[in-house]
Amino acid sequence: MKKIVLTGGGTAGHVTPNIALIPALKKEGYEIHYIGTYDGMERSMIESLGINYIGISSGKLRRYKSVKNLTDPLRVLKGFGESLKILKRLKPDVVFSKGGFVTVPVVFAAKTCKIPTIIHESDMSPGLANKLCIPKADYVLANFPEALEKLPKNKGILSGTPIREELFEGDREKGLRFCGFSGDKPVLLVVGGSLGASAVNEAVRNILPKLTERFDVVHLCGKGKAKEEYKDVKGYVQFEYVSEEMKDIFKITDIALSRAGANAICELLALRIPNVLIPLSAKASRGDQILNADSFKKQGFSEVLYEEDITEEGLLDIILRTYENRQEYIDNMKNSPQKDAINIIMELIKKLTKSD
Ligand SMILES: CC(=O)N[C@H]1[C@@H](OP(=O)(O)OP(=O)(O)OC[C@H]2O[C@@H](n3ccc(=O)[nH]c3=O)[C@H](O)[C@@H]2O)O[C@H](CO)[C@@H](O)[C@@H]1O
Repeated sequence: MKKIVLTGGGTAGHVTPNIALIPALKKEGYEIHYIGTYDGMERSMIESLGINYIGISSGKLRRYKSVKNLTDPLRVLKGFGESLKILKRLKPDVVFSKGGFVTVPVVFAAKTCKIPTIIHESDMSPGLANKLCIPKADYVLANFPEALEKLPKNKGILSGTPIREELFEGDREKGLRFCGFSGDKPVLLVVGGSLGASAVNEAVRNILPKLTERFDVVHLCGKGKAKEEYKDVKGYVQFEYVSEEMKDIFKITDIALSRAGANAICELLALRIPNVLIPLSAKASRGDQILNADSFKKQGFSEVLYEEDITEEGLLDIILRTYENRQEYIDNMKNSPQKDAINIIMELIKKLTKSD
């Protein structure tokens, strides 16, 4: 039987593209296994789909100083040993890696076992985990043309990003019911990335009375970031993280205020939702969200507000302006050429599959 191992984790952005591939893999008759960390957020996301999940030990790859930098290499080594054992037992035809630090031992073990490996990079430049994995991979898929330029010529393929099909099948009534909204006001979705974003959360909560005059506001605020004092604010609802309800929330969204994670913005584009992006600052990252956001603004899909420039009036103004001009953004998004990522990736997976 055809077999594939998927891997990726740490944040939802390293898991949802894998999830997007699962229906197509099932349709083609693949037996699917997933390797993630023992206790990362990928575990429940994958187990809830009934996919065989195997946890391994993993260490974070940090660019900054921490005492854990001394113990984490040992965990990565342990993860490598565990991955070797798992791959030797499962003997998959292909390993597909979506990035995140857990994937490093898996991809290295796949190379040792001579199992063909594909990795996918969502951002403009490869993350640290993917950087380490590129020499071991057979193919590297890119979401952005800009990333392709930085990849070895014989390995890089422009695929775009796989988006979960279910996101296109949201139900308005269910979305309104879930949020407790009447449907009379336009809906503003605030989403701070899969882990939440304190800067975005605070800025929005500071102008809530003004926002709720115009919009019903649904706020995906990140784990541990819901605040009791906002529980009863009329026209405002907060969720720390939503899973299957995401599609219904997108369905009722008239405008989004979002971090500029690669998957989030590709979903907004595919669903043609006008948006204002607040990219994660270069101080807290390698700056890819800024590049993502600038590129989307240049193409007329988004407005951008940099974290350092947030003021109460400025934030309200850019949200209102973008909402007033929403049709312009929707038209630009409709005219954007989009890659059929799921099919491109499936063709490559099938090419690398030997057994049947
Ligand atoms: C802090 C950080 O390192 N961020 C990175 C991370 O972002 P992050 O993990 O936030 O990823 P994205 O914004 O790309 O994707 C978030 C995903 O989670 C889903 N979602 C979100 C909230 C929720 O309640 N429910 C839900 O299902 C979204 O629909 C989307 O599919 O990976 C991205 C892709 O490599 C990068 O571009 C980001 O820079």
